[in-house]
Amino acid sequence: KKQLKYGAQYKGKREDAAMQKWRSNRFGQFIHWGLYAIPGGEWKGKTYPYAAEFLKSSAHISNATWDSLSYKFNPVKFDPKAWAKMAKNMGVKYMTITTKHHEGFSLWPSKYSEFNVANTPYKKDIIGALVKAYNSEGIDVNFYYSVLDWHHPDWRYDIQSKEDSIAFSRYLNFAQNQLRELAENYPTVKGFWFDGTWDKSIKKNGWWTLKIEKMLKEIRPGVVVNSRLRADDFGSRHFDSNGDMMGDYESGYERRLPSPTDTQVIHRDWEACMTIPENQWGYHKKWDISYTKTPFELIEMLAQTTSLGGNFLLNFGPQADGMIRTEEQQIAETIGNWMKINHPAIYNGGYAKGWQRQDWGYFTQNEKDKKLYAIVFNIPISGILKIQTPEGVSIGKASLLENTNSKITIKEIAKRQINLYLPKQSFPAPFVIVLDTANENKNNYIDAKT
Ligand SMILES: C[C@@H]1N[C@@H](c2nc3ccccc3[nH]2)[C@H](O)[C@@H]1O
Repeated sequence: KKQLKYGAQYKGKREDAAMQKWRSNRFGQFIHWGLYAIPGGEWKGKTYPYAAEFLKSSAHISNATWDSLSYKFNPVKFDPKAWAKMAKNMGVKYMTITTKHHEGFSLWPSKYSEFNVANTPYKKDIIGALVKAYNSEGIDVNFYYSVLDWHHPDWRYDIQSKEDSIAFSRYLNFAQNQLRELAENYPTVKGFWFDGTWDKSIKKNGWWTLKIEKMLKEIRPGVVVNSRLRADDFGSRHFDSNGDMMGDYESGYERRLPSPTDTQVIHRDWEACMTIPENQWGYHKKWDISYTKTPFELIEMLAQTTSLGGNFLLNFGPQADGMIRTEEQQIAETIGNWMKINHPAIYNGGYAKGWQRQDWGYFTQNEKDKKLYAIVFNIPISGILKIQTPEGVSIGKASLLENTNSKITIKEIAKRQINLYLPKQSFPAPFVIVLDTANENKNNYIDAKT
């Protein structure tokens, strides 16, 4: 074990109320909104297939030209209440908003940078309006903050000279000031989601990342900080040089999930963030320039994430005029209709210890009602769901969540092996079965000798 000054500050999961709330939320809405929404992946008549929030680099646009987009930022149709209503109906319990993405443009009237929403035709504080609207819908708000900053003259990718270190320490102070401002001015903020911390300049300044984590937790006790902020004494990120996770949850699952059998992740809090297109976080004018995931695919990701004790953060990229594109509205509505019936399998849901993952879907254990839920995506031709029960546990009753009078037949076929006979009906969408379990140590079975 190395002696670390800037490594993990604690081991195991935080069990305070704020973290338990963060964990129980399970389903969140990511929002990527900034100047990149104006060109929307197109520049001088050319469409770029890469992530729309990266257009500045894919189209080799100068800082001056890109920054002048701020004079065009005027989302006249922006209605934060409508966004919050849509999110509420979709069933998210939290939202994470880009306060400043790599482009360096701040969506709040920051005292520390002119390059912000106050100096645009729109003028108003977008972060403040979103926090108010989402909180009034009972949705927690977290702030995404990119440490990487293409606009700020003192940003450095690496520290290779005295000038670099002098400039970069100015940058680190600037970022610290902005983060303090966000934590102080928006007191209901529940978490900080750091991005853009992979460059050598940050890896060589792990001390700063711990300082930021401590500062935010001092200003806002209970606030939740992602592992992606953190680098230790030796530049190790997310996990310190002793292998201990830094920050409050592991945030390495970006556009990918752990495999359904990767039970390593259940030992810590973690979150997967996901785009609906293959790789577009900001608004791209051509929605179908890449594959866009269907609601059922997204619901399965939410179920798989919950079954492994993680949170699922689904991304939306609002248009420059402030409207959410219709394709995203429709997906939000479909997911919301599913959540209205099936949310008991998700909210407060987590890993169902000892319940073998099956091909037909996912188990989640609700830590509030202690019930076991089976979320079914693949119905076997036999119509029989095979279940392997943990030692000493049997299934008393099974019923469809959407119709608890629908008693489902179950039959024990061998030691710890159950057949669950699905009712003869169509299942047009993924569905949930509630399983009442009971402890039982009857054992009528003899193992084979081989
Ligand atoms: C959460 C996601 N992380 C950002 C990002 N920055 C990258 C730099 C290099 C390669 C991939 C990246 N994704 C994306 O723009 C989005 O904000």
